[in-house]
Amino acid sequence: MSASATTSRRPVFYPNPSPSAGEPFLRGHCSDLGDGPVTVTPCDTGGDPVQLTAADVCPRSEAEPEEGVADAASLAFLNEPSLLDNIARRYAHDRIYTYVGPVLLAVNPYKTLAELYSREAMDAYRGRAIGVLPPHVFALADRARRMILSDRRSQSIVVSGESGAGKTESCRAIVDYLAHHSREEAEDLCTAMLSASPLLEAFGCASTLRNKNSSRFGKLMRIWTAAGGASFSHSSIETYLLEKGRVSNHAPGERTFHGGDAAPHNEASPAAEFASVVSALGALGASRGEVQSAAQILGAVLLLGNLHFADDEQDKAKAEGRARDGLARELYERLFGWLVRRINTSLAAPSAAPAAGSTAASASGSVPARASAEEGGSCYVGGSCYIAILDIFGFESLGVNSLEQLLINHTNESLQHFFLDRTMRAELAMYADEGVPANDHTLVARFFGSHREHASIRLPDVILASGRRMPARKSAPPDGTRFVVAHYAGEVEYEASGFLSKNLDALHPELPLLLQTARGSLRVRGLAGGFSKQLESLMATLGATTPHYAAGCLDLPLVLEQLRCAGTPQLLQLMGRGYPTRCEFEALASRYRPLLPGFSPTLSSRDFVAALLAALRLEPATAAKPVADFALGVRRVFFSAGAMATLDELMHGSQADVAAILDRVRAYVARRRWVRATAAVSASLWLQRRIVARRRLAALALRSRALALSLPAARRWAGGARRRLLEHASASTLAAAERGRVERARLRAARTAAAVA
Ligand SMILES: Nc1ncnc2c1ncn2[C@@H]1O[C@H](COP(=O)(O)OP(=O)(O)OP(=O)(O)O)[C@@H](O)[C@H]1O
Repeated sequence: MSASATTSRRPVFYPNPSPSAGEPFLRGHCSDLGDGPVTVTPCDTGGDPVQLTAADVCPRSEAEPEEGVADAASLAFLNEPSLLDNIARRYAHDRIYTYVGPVLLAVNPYKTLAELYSREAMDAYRGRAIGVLPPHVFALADRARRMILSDRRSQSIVVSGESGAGKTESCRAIVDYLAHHSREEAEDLCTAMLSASPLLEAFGCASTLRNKNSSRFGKLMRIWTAAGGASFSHSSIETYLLEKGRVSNHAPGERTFHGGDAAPHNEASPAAEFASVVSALGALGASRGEVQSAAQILGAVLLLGNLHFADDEQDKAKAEGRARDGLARELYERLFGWLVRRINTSLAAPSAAPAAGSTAASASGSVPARASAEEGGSCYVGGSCYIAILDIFGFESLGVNSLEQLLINHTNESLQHFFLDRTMRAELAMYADEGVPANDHTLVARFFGSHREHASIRLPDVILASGRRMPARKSAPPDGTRFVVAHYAGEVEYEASGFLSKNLDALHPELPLLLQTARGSLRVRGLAGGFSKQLESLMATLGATTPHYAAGCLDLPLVLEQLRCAGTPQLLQLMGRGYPTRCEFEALASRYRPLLPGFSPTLSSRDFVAALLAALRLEPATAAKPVADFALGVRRVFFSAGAMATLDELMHGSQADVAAILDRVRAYVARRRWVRATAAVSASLWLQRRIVARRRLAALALRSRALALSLPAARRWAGGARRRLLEHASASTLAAAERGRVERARLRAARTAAAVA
């Protein structure tokens, strides 16, 4: 990189000494960013300069647009403070969505943004590639829709984030979007899908300190294509880890599931809510008897809650209380499992479900037995492709963390590995598509290696699989029931007491018998074991798809923490080893052309960018040297970390600097034109020589060919000539002999005459 890349007053972010009072990072300027201590002059507060180490400060660009950029990958510096600053800028303009590389980040707006989710918006995003319109969950849904229809390959949209971050809202928007664009071909399916949500909400959501409508279970909805693959035909739902303990216990200020809660959780009265649940069950095809049975079980759960034991014998009362709670939990879990199966039956053949309100009479009146698979298992296997929408609980670190948190965090750990694995593969594929050399094969190989190792470990080795187990913190009590696991998102301290009983989740010995006589068998299984199987099947389901990611963030001040939990900085770190900043030629050209007034506009965007970068003496990547300042791809330019900021800095320098750059670009273009022109002349001369040479060669070949063609005739002529020569020679010889004979005869006659005379 050119020496001029560094300036004497570098804009930086530095950590806020009192982050609780405001933003985690502040803006400042420092003289240089060497290895030693740096002096930062704050620009927001105007306070005294502060002494920091180079590791504390992060470079900052002053040229980012006020309203932020849609894709954080095009930020000049891809560090945490810049990422956060960009999200905050966008949030201030009600732009709650931002792309961070392959991830769509959503920050909870805590207000209704009706236009954002209007029918017009749904229509606008149809068929538009990612990046054409502002970031949106519709863009993600549409990409999945287009890809499943074109590639005939299953897709998944993984929505993660902590409680209250907006996962359910995002999933609802995705389902609404898909339903909106499938309504013509699959009206019944759309109606069935949309009527399933309020039921799951009623039985699986509860009011918590963070969220008045918190989903207390994980959910995977699959929308399947018809056999031909051209439209959607049915859907299915799988649920994970219902927090059934909430039936008997919940934190102060929280409540039990809406379904078992007498208090209203929205504007409607409890009676109206109950009526709407009954109506929704009818819409899904539940018989009158089934609805009645479900209501009875719910009533039984509520009654169990009112059951108190005299505390004359303390231990006995406690044991009875545990048995009561266990029974209530089991009944509720069964009820929820039945509900999910009922929803699945309706989603499997949506047209078979009767219209809302027409609850059919049924003689059975019983809640069907548990599904053959695990709780909430889907009925469908194989066949056509699907779009899977996963609404999964985010990473948790509470005041006291127990088995549930360990399982949740283990799930997140697995999803995180899956996410990084797929993302890195997609990165490498994009480098290959663009013809850009990937520059850190070893890192990628190491990453994939560790992933394979991770994938081979299963529950109940969950503690080891979830990260490194570490000694408990000093604060741990002397009984040693606490341990710490170093997860990817941070260390979490777990309370081990109660793990075993929670894992066994055993009922009082008499209760299984009682329930058995009531309705079918009751299976007691280990919670972790059952969950392990579900997780395995979830990972297999996702593994068979092309994934798309959405991460929800709860609140702006907490975004950084949540980004870390979503693994985004890890992704940025991995991307940072290559060329983390990418910019389309067109975007870069339109950004910098106006800064070079008078510059020839006839140059294509790609040539303009190439000219600019070369004029600024940034180093291009080559096959021999893949690590450089930038690499030119087919559609975009890839920058190494900070290289685009250097470019930006140079382009936004003083007028004299820009004029100098313009001169250099002009000189570069002139030089290139000269080089090209001379190359063209040499090429045409070479071509001319070649043409002449070819012509000569052709003439020669023609003659040779003619010669070759006339050879037999020549041979025949030569044979004749020889024959003629021979004949001629023979005739001459004969004539000479004759002449000799005549002469000799004449001589003899003369001699004879002379002798006579
Ligand atoms: N895109 C959004 N537009 C408007 N409001 C939103 C949006 N996302 C979230 N909210 C608000 O935040 C609340 C919590 O969102 P949501 O229930 O989707 O969170 P969640 O991540 O699913 O939480 P949990 O894991 O507890 O179920 C919503 O009830 C809604 O008021």
